[in-house]
Amino acid sequence: MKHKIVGKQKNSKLCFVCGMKNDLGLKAHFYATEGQELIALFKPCEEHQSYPGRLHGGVASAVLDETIGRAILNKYDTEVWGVTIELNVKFKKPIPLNEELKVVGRITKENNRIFEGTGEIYLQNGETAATAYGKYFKVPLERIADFDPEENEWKIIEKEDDPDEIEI
Ligand SMILES: CCCCC/C=C\C/C=C\C/C=C\C/C=C\CCCC(=O)SCCNC(=O)CCNC(=O)[C@H](O)C(C)(C)COP(=O)(O)OP(=O)(O)OC[C@H]1O[C@@H](n2cnc3c(N)ncnc32)[C@H](O)[C@@H]1OP(=O)(O)O
Repeated sequence: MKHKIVGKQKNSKLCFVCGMKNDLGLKAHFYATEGQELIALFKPCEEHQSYPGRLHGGVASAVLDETIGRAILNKYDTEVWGVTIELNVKFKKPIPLNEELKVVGRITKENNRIFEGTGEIYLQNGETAATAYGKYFKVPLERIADFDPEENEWKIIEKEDDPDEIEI
């Protein structure tokens, strides 16, 4: 299925998943789809392994967590932020290193203080390697941390190969 991309989300400086200056991190890029889903693209490397050649389950969980947690940002013009209060992950296939992976997340339920969502990691052959359910508590940004957007380099990073559509 082809997903039309309608926008790109911001990256940060040091977040493990989206920090562009975190040399040990995943440097994932996040694309909003026409269908109000969010797709993360990332390529894990040797430092992200558990058993040799296999992505660590905790790292897979981290990217699923952030993709679901960021999907809420697609829904509103003003930024709504959440902290994870529950994450359930099912690991269905070994996830290889050194190849681009696609992660899809979406919001499935929301009230004034909690939102919930689901997500999946897809292998290059289209197989679903992991699935997740996450629950998040809405917290104003100033209660999460003392964020300075400039210091945290919270901005859209445009790449030459940013896709117009993503096939999964
Ligand atoms: C502009 C600059 C931006 C720079 C950005 C830089 C980096 C960007 C990075 C990411 C990009 C954006 C988005 C990513 C989104 C997600 C990705 C990952 C997010 C995380 O990686 S985030 C770390 C892990 N996460 C935590 O660090 C949470 C720790 N936690 C707490 O901070 C507190 O727990 C809190 C605040 C949740 C509540 O605390 P509180 O003091 O406000 O309220 P209280 O304790 O009274 O709880 C109120 C009611 O929630 C119920 N409740 C509490 N915990 C529950 C649980 N686990 N399950 C079920 N119910 C729960 C209570 O039972 C009570 O329910 P009731 O009212 O019915 O009694």
